[in-house]
Amino acid sequence: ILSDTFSTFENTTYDFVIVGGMPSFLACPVQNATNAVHHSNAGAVLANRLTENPRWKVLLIEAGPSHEGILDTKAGLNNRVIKFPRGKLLGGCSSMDGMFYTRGSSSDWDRWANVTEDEGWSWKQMLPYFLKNEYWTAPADGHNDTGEYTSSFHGTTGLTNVSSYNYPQAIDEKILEASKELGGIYAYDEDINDGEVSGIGWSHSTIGGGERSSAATSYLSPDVLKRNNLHILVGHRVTHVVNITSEDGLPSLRTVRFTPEVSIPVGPGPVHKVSASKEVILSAGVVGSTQILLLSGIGNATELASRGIDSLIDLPGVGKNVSEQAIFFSVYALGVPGTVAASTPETEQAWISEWNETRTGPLTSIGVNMIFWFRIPEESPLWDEYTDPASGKNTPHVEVGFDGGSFNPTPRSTIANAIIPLQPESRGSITLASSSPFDSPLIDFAFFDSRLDLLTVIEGIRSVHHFYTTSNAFQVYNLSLVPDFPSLDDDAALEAYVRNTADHAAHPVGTAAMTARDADWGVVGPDLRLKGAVGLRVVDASVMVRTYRLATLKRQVYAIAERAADLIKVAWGFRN
Ligand SMILES: Cc1cc2nc3c(=O)[nH]c(=O)nc-3n(C[C@H](O)[C@H](O)[C@H](O)COP(=O)(O)OP(=O)(O)OC[C@H]3O[C@@H](n4cnc5c(N)ncnc54)[C@H](O)[C@@H]3O)c2cc1C
Repeated sequence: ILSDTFSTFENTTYDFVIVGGMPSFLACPVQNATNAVHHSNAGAVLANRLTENPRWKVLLIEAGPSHEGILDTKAGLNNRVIKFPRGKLLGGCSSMDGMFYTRGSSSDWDRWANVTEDEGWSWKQMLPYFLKNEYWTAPADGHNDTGEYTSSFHGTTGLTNVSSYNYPQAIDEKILEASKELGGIYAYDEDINDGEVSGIGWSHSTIGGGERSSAATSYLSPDVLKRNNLHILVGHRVTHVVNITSEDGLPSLRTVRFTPEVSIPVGPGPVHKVSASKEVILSAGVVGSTQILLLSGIGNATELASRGIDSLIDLPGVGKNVSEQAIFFSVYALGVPGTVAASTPETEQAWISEWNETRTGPLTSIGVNMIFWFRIPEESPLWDEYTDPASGKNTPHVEVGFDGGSFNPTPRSTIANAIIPLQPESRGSITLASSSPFDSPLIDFAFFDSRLDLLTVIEGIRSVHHFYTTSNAFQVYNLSLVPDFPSLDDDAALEAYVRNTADHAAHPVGTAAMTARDADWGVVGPDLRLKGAVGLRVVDASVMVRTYRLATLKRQVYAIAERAADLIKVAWGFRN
């Protein structure tokens, strides 16, 4: 049952209350920015998996569809204020997720297993959860995808559709030719998701049959929504977890307080409470879960006191340790006009018609067909000054997405390269502006606090430049960096340019870091239970500990939530 009115559910007793889920039911062209679907992975996965037990009743509370964007200041970006979007749902769809599918390297997961002292988080034990989540599908353009993925690393029975590229770009063939010519760090990688991440390979995306495959379409499909034991309350924001009793001397956090989202812009509305007999699970994301914990008095006691909030559990790690990747674009102009097709309003209309009729065409593409991952060489002087932040030799420092611009909304004759430092060392924070749940929190990702992050971007700029300028394949385009781009020999100008133009990559993690049960830092234990309490788990991207983070995030969150569902089922005596 799905409702936006709490009275529908008021008299039900729930085993589990999940916070954060945002189901959305509209199919959207994947390239239409105003019509894209964003979804909370973790909440939807848990809602699905826990209601597989028909005896458990589950309530999912979702704040969508009206989240406000948040403005924050970034000193490392020359004091620019940049917008950090969250799951804002307008008319059922919001412009959010890029649909890139990446899992990260095996050593990232193994390092996480070490830190948490739980082998269950190792690559070997998490790979089955990736496969459980995945349903590999044929690409929308019907091309033969043999050699673009290694089948043994992909699932064929899971819930979320995944495919290789769905529509070709003019530069694809050139990239493959240049990769063959240059080899080395540019060598072809058959599968970017086999745990050994290096070289240039085809991007994988969460698309099937030309449509976005979301948590809504996969984990909250119409069949799942028919389950009598799953109730979904949309349009309500959880503000606090509440301690009503204690157990074994610890606060028992099995009750949440919430209010209709519509009341938020105009002030407090009616306040409701609901309890879970077994557990409350926070899946409200890095910003949402952090805000709820802090408002509830769970965080640094001194800082909370300064906001007038009584401490419930003094857990200084909440909201700290946040790690976000910067994204920077190096852009090249083509010296040969028209070599890469540009879009016009007319061509765009034709693309929309094609997608509406057959779910094929440019709108089935995520815009980046090939990705390049590389490690800064061992002999780089950078390593004289900095410790390598990567978890192992199969873990890259930089990701580059090649965007040929052949079907972007604005006419272009450029190639843009999205450069992301994958292992940022800088650590920021999410703190409360006030004790009011209606105030947006303060977000500081502390970009480029560690200079290594900035220098890593510059390594990316230079490696891309080498690729284009030394390969024969790209000579036909007569490429040059766009006019305002500084000389690659001028380090100071390059640094300033990166600081002035970089943005966030929308992949923050770490505000409720998972550490070993007895560690004296961190927020949740390896079973995702909040330290110092009973009855509450956090299951979303916030539990990922900084450098144990990988590339794009969604798939990791799906896999984490799949394992969390199993841990919860076992803890409460249910096996499929
Ligand atoms: C613009 C953008 C592009 C991205 N592109 C990619 C990509 O291409 N590939 C990829 O893998 N990842 C991508 N990501 C990242 C990925 O989408 C997220 O990291 C991932 O969805 C995190 O999942 P989550 O469950 O932790 O939280 P979220 O997805 O943030 O979900 C949190 C949910 O909780 C709800 N919520 C929040 N607060 C409350 C509250 N107080 N009460 C009730 N409900 C609440 C929100 O409405 C939301 O539905 C992108 C993210 C963004 C923003």
